[in-house]
Parts: sequence; structure tokens; C-alpha cells
Amino acid sequence: MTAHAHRHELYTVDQVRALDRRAIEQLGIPGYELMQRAAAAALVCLRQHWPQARRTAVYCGPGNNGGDGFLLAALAREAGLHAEVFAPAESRGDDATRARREFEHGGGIVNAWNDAVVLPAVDVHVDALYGTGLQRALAADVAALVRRIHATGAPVLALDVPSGVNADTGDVPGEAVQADVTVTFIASKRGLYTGVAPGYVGAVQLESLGLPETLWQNAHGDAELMQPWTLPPRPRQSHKGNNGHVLAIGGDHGTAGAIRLCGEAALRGGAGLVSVATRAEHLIALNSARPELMAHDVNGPQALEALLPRATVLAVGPGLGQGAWGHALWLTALDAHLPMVLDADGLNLLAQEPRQLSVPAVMTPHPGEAARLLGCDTATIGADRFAAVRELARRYQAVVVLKGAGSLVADPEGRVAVCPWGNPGMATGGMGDLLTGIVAALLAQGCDAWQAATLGVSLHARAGDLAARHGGERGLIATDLLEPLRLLLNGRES
Ligand SMILES: NC(=O)C1=CN([C@@H]2O[C@H](COP(=O)(O)OP(=O)(O)OC[C@H]3O[C@@H](n4cnc5c(N)ncnc54)[C@H](OP(=O)(O)O)[C@@H]3O)[C@@H](O)[C@H]2O)[C@@H](O)CC1
Ligand SMILES: Nc1ncnc2c1ncn2[C@@H]1O[C@H](COP(=O)(O)OP(=O)(O)O)[C@@H](O)[C@H]1O
Ligand SMILES: [K+]
Repeated sequence: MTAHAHRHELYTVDQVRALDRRAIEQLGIPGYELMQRAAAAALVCLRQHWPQARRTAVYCGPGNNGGDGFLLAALAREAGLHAEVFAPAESRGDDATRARREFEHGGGIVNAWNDAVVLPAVDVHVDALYGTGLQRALAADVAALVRRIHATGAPVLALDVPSGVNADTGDVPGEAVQADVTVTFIASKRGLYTGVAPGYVGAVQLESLGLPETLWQNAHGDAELMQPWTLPPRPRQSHKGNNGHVLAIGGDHGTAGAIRLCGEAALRGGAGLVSVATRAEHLIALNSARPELMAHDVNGPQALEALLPRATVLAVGPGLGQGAWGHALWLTALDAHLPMVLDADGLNLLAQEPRQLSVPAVMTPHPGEAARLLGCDTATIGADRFAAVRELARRYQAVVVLKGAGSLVADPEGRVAVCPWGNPGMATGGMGDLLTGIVAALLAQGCDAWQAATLGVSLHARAGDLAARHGGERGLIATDLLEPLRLLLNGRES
């Protein structure tokens, strides 16, 4: 393991607990010392982010997260800051109880919390209510406290995890603290990076608490955080035949846009040739809008079969529909045994008619499509996106992208990568069609399914961020991503 390689790894709560135990038992560092180090690191973080802050309020829960908070308050007082502590519950456990006493022995006062308490005017609120031990939705009185904290408008530093966020899954079963900064200890918790959690964590800062690198050796996480990379430059002698031929299949009546976006993204993703198999009525518009696309009138399976021998990768689904035309093309495409990306109605048809996919295959469901494929509702998908994406990959023996904030990619063996890029400007029609085209183009250029899916997701999300940086999130449209995508693909923008 290279230095700090664990920083790219994401851990489950159980794995984090095992690391804590390892630090205590194998390195001989007592839990209370870890708590002291966490508090010290949190104070440094607070002063870095809010150097002018003089008045703070620290909200301490019953467990060790609350213990971190008491010790932070004690250190803040020693450093000359005003730190007012509110504890909605009694402390439990030796370390948390000891931390509370240490704060009180230093002259600190612990204010009980009830609805009548008036929150002081502070520069920063510190959330030490719950960390990795959160078991369920915040109780009504704590949820009310959280709302009152937010209503003050002052910034919030969350210790380890914003309270109310499930650090394992990224789910928020009730109310949660909306942090500006989350300082997280020892290891990155996987739940902070996907689903609704990214809306609560703010900037995440990992503090390793001075623990030696040996702690993480042979203690791999459950998932990996994607790192920015791209394909190497093309060989000078490259010709279009070396770069694959994507055949995009879709665009039923009224949905020509979806298949055009997919095709254009495959071109900008570097495919050597891109053909589109679609309805006759779309040909003129497609040809005039993007002459580089080879648009074919495909009225049924036979016409599609005629195109298959020249294709190296299929992109199946954007605008395909679920009618007789779409279904017939879908069956023909799946029987072709070519590498493929399956999206949109390609996935909806699969949900209705489950079958084995040829290898390599990449599936790109959003949570709604994932729910149809797994026969559950979208809330179940959101409650544990890691479990959902793994189950899809296992069941269909494909690489699966579960889209949405913090997109996940899983392979059938359970490997998972998490995308830290992307923004809400991308929540607009057509963005998914682009991803399908990009992943197909990468498969066409020789990537395996895992590489194509992870690189495709990362380039797509980073292109979204680059486009939003220039023009803002609202009003961002799918085609805005095509030029930044090309820059990123060629390593021209980081
Ligand atoms: N271990 C270490 O070495 C280090 C740990 N560190 C810190 O410890 C944190 C983990 O501490 P923790 O395990 O004590 O869990 P924590 O989140 O404080 O809560 C547990 C308490 O809350 C309760 N409870 C849970 N959910 C609830 C709910 N919704 N509503 C009401 N109650 C609820 C639960 O009670 P129960 O559900 O069991 O009845 C239990 O009493 C970690 O995030 C980090 O900050 C650092 O100091 C570095 C070293
Ligand atoms: N809030 C967000 N943060 C990050 N990425 C997002 C967000 N909303 C949408 N996206 C991304 O945009 C794409 C939307 O795809 P999809 O839902 O299939 O849209 P469409 O079907 O309209 O093309 C996905 O890649 C998704 O991850
Ligand atoms: K917290």
C-alpha cells in the first residue's frame, strides 16, 4: 500500500470499528486518547475554516461522538474561545462520561437541552450529537434542536458524521444536520459520499489522528473513491478502425433526442465510428444536426441484423420505448453477443423479461430503473445504494452503474467505486443518454467493462462540473458537457 492509499478507500461502519479496535488493541492507543486526538484535530479544523470565530456552541450526544464534543469544548475553552455545551441526553460509556467530567472539571457547564432553551448567538455550531453509532432516525426533540441550529444561519462543523446521516448507507431516515464542514476521523465512511448524504456533509476532511500507515495495511475498505484519470494519448498511426464502432439503438417516435445525444457522446468519447439505428422519420434531422453520425432507417430486426456485423459495441436503450418496435430490436441486440451498454428502456425491458446478458455488459440504471430491475421501490434503493448496486451486478453478471448524486459502479464480484463528482445541474433530461454514449465509446476503444464504466462515470461527472463552473448549475443542458468531456478525455483540464 502506498502512503495514504487508504485515503481513496471507503469503509463501512463495522470496518471503521475494527480499525478503532486495531488502534486500541494492536497499537496500544487507548480509546480515550483517540478521542482526545479527534477533538484536537477538530479544533484545528474549526480554526482553519473559521479563523475569526470566537463563540461556539457544541451539541453533545450520549455516545463517543458526544465525547469528542466535550473534549473539543474543553480544548476550545483552553484556547480562549467561548464554548457553550448543550447535551440533550446523559452520557453513556466510560470514555464519553470521562470526557464530560473533564469538560466540567475545567469549569465548563453542560446545559440540558429542551424546547424552551434559547440558542446563543455563535460564530460556529459544532455537531457532536451522533456519529457512526446512529441507529435510527433522530428523535423528535433532537430533530427540533437541529432545525433550531439551522434557523440561526451560522455555519456548522460536524464531528465525524453529520448527525442523522447513516454513515454506512448515506441514507437519512429523518432529520439531519446540514454541515458546512465534516471532519471525519481515522477512515472515510462510505455513506458520506452517495445518495442524499452529499447534501448534508459539506466539505469532508479526513483526519488520520497521527496513526501509522500500518494500521490500514490489510484492512481494506468496502469501496473505492474514484480518482481522476483518462486514457493515454492515441498512437500516432491510429486509424478509425482501431477505435471501435458504436451502434446506438433507439429513438422511437418522438424520442429522437435521446439517441442523438447518445450518439454524439459516443463521438466525443472517442469512438472511431458511430452508427445510429433508429426510426426512418429521424434520419434527415440526425444527418443535418450531426453529419458524423451514420443514421440508419431500422424498421425491424432484419434491418438491425444487417448492421450488426460492422458494429463492435452496442448502446441499447435511449428512447427505445417498450413497444413492439423497441422490444424486437432489444431482443435482436441481446442475441448479437456484442459488448454492450444497456440503459433506459433497454433496462425496463430487461426488468420485464429477465435474461442473461452477454459479456462484457454495462448497465446504467437510475434509482427508478434499479427499483424495477430488483422488484422493489426507489426508497428501498435509496436506503442502501451499495447493497442495491451489488445485488444488480450479481444478479445480471454485469458491471452496473447506479446513477444519481454519488454514482456507484459495481462488478459481479462486489467491487464498488464511488464517484465524488457531478452536481445538481445534471438533474436534467438527456444527461443519462450522454453517459451511455461515453461508456460505449470507451468499450469501443478497448476498455474492459469496469474501466469503461468507472472512467465513463468520472468523465461525465467531471464534465458536468466543468460546464457548471463556467455557466452555473441551473440551466445546464446535456450538450453543454460535450466540449468539456473532450477536454477531460484528452487530459487538458483537471
Ligand atoms: N471508538 C473509537 O475509538 C473512537 C470513536 N470516536 C467517535 O465515536 C463515535 C462513535 O461513538 P459511538 O459508537 O458511541 O456512537 P455515537 O454515534 O456517539 O452514538 C451512540 C449512542 O447513541 C445512541 N443512539 C444511536 N442512535 C440514536 C438515535 N437515533 N436516537 C437516540 N439515541 C441514539 C446509542 O444508544 P442505543 O441506540 O444503543 O440505545 C448510543 O448510546 C464516532 O463517530 C467518533 O465520533 C472518535 O472519538 C475516535 C475514536
Ligand atoms: N444531483 C446530482 N449530482 C450528481 N449527478 C447527478 C445529479 N443528478 C443527476 N446526475 C447525473 O446525471 C445523469 C442523469 O441520468 P438519467 O437520470 O438517466 O437522466 P436522463 O434519463 O434524463 O438522461 C446521471 O449520470 C446522474 O448521475
Ligand atoms: K456528529
